[in-house]
Amino acid sequence: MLSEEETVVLRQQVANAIADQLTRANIDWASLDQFSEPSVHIEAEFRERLGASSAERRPLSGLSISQVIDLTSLKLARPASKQNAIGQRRYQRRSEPTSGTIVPLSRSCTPVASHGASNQASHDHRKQDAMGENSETSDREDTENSSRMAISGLRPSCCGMLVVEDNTQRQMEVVNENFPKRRKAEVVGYAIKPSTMDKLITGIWEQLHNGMGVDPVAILGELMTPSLIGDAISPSLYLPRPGFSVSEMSTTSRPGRQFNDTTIFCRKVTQASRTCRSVEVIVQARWVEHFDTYVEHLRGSDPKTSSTKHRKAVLVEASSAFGWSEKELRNKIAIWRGYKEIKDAGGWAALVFAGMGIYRFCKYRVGFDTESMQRLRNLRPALEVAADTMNPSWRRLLSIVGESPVTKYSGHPHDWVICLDGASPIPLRKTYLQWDPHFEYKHIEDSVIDQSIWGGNDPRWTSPFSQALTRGSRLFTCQDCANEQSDDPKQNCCYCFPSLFGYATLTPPPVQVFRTPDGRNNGLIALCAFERGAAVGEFVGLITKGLTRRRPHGERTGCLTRWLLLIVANIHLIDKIWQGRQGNFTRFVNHSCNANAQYQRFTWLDTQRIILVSKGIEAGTEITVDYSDKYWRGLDKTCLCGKRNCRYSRSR
Ligand SMILES: C[S@@+](CC[C@H](N)C(=O)[O-])C[C@H]1O[C@@H](n2cnc3c(N)ncnc32)[C@H](O)[C@@H]1O
Repeated sequence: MLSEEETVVLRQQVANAIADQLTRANIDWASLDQFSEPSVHIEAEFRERLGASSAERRPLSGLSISQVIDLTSLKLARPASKQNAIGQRRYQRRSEPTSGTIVPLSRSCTPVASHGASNQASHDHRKQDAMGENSETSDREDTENSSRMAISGLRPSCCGMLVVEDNTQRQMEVVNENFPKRRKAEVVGYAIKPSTMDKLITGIWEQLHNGMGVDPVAILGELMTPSLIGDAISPSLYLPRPGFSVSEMSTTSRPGRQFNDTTIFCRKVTQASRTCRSVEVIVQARWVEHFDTYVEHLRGSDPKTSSTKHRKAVLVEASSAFGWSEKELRNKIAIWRGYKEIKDAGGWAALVFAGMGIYRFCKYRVGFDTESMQRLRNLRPALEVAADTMNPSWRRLLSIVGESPVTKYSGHPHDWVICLDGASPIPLRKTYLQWDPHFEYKHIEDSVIDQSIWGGNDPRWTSPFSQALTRGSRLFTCQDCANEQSDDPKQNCCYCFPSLFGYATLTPPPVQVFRTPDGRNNGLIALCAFERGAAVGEFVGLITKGLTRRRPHGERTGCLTRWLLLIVANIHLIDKIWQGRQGNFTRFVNHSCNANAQYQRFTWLDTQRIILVSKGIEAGTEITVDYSDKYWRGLDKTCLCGKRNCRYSRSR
């Protein structure tokens, strides 16, 4: 006889198995979209055979199952489509013991060859897929993929976690347990979603970080290059004619050159068009201000006439000047008034960098509530810091509407600590002076080798014969995806962390240093979302060994604590990457007992790196890692992460 608990467990297991089978069944899930909350009600009972006849069965009491299965959630949890499975194939599991390291998932995932397979094989797979061929192999692989995906899309890779051996210093360790097991909901079909303040804000941050400036002077100058325009519009000039001679063949590289030139030209035009769009919205916002002022003026000079009449008179005058009907102009003013309100709350930077999304936002006026506008108001200084430090010439546009073009925030974007309540940004240095009057911080993009220790050698270098295998082509092979790596984008096939490696241009990651309101001094905030597996940045600093000489500085910085300015990894010869005086934004990442990022190692070309990888970071949230027990053990400090599952809070 089963105990009550055993009965409950058994019932649940069988119900889960049924639900699991449903996810694997070949069901046309899209057809369920017409129902609001489709579900299946399953009634089942356990029976035992009575005699020799298989038909004679008696129900077992207490072992009946009555279960309602929600098909909406089941639909989202079902195995990935074939297309997705192929896209994921490059991250196949290796046979080595797993560590739980996040396998990179780029923001723009490009399918490449599977681990250990050639590009050709991958290409063939994709081709087969596109043709809808359903071979046994691909079915099996899909099944394998789906079981991997069922554990959340975070799959183990071959990389070991950073193991910290040095017991004399306080260190961070990468702990990879407790990954959230959520998966992003798939969009089935095309859903029109209303514009929201979130989308608008994300759009502004993206535009600010995409590397396309808005300098009106530079753009107009470049667009006037006459030869480009002439060539760009007549590509057929360079098409090889039938029976073309060898000498003509030598000119066939001209289309290549032509293509490159046209690409540059096209980029400039796109950039110019965006700049013009920015000019358009700021001028329209300003026009609304002048419109209101004029109406007010008329009211002042003729108070007997009602405001409505004055307004109408101005409208008639303007619609004739624009050449539009009064109704048309009224509709436009409604949208332009939205631009003005965004400018009033978020400042001119919000308007200049809002991009195309702003039109929809203002047309449908979703998100103009007081709370959303307050959010925008709080963001204003942060937007201006980003605009001034990353696109210093943006303020030139403001001259068009009679505003001062003088930059307010200079230096590196992370020289400023922004406040979430909209207060003025604080110079970074100022936020550490109370612990260290000599505090200086140099922002660097790549680690610096401590020459006094390593001489001319880079201790991160790994022997090509040990791990990063060289091939005949002399390109290095990625240990994660097995594709060839190169700094030359044309040759590179490894897209593991495309925002960091293998691309020609790097754009600054959308993060800012912010003032924590709860005593942790500064922290790092994500301005846009980083999907699970995407790199936020590389952990860079001074690559050194032993920190005895530097301890006094660290100790005096109090909240920076002695050893958190460094991460220690026993990767080959690297001893320490010290971020006390130079480094990048990763230095501001705080600890959380429920972290949304982690550090892991990655070898690019022949050099080992430590990367801050997202475990699923939402826009507008603090980026945190779990410093681990090694850091907290014996530390006279309480954790202020504020999570429900906090392990190191004194109040526990
Ligand atoms: C790498 S720094 C992070 C940035 C730091 N908050 C700052 O302002 O420079 C690590 C230090 O931040 C503080 N810190 C980080 N996470 C914390 C937490 N959860 N609770 C309390 N203090 C924390 C500690 O003082 C720690 O030594």
